[in-house]
Amino acid sequence: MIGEGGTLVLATRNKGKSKEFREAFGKLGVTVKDLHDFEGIPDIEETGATFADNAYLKAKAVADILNLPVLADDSGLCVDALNGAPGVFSARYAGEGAGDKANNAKLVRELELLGAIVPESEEGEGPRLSSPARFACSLVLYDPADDSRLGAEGTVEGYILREARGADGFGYDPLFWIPSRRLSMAELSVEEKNGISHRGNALRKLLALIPKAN
Ligand SMILES: O=c1[nH]c(=O)c2ncn([C@@H]3O[C@H](COP(=O)(O)OP(=O)(O)OP(=O)(O)O)[C@@H](O)[C@H]3O)c2[nH]1
Ligand SMILES: [Mg+2]
Repeated sequence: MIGEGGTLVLATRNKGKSKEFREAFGKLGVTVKDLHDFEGIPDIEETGATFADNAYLKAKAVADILNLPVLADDSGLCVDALNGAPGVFSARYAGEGAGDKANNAKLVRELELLGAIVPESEEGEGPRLSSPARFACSLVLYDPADDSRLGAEGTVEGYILREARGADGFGYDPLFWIPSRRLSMAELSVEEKNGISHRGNALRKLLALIPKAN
């Protein structure tokens, strides 16, 4: 299902996601294109109630326009103290078109208002944490040639930091603490992030489902 010439189209305009997929697919000799490589593709409205619904919406809409197999990623952050928010609204938590900075500021503010605090005794000495959380990712690879789709999901568990750490990654990465690494997601290289992330976990599952060429 991966396009001819070892090229795969990713239905995203998020450069952070593309960078991570390029690192992962580069190792497999697959070149990744995203929506910045094509003209005239409209924004796809993400009206689904779940990550899986939205990933399918994006993959199918773009695949039908390009007449090529397309991979889409819908992902987000689910915070326990916020009953799973921002979830599918992660990209627009602080409002439509809000950037990472505004979204992160809102997350810290909301948790502060709630007084959400993980006691130090629970987490040991380290940075100040506010709530358990997880990143979730749904991937859908849709092929318009036979209307077929493959899907996979991945998560990674962690805690929301009360202060940002690290400069790599994107989105909420500087606020996401990984207890097993004792680092924030933004303190990992792209390769290290792919090794443990929701996206990396979903991609490994998806690749296992793709029939080999021979
Ligand atoms: O710190 C983060 N590290 C990650 O690894 C990550 N993955 C997702 N997210 C957040 O969830 C939204 C996805 O929303 P989303 O799937 O609709 O993507 P998007 O709108 O950014 O791009 P597109 O793929 O739809 O074009 C993103 O914008 C981010 O806020 C992440 N944050
Ligand atoms: Mg989106």
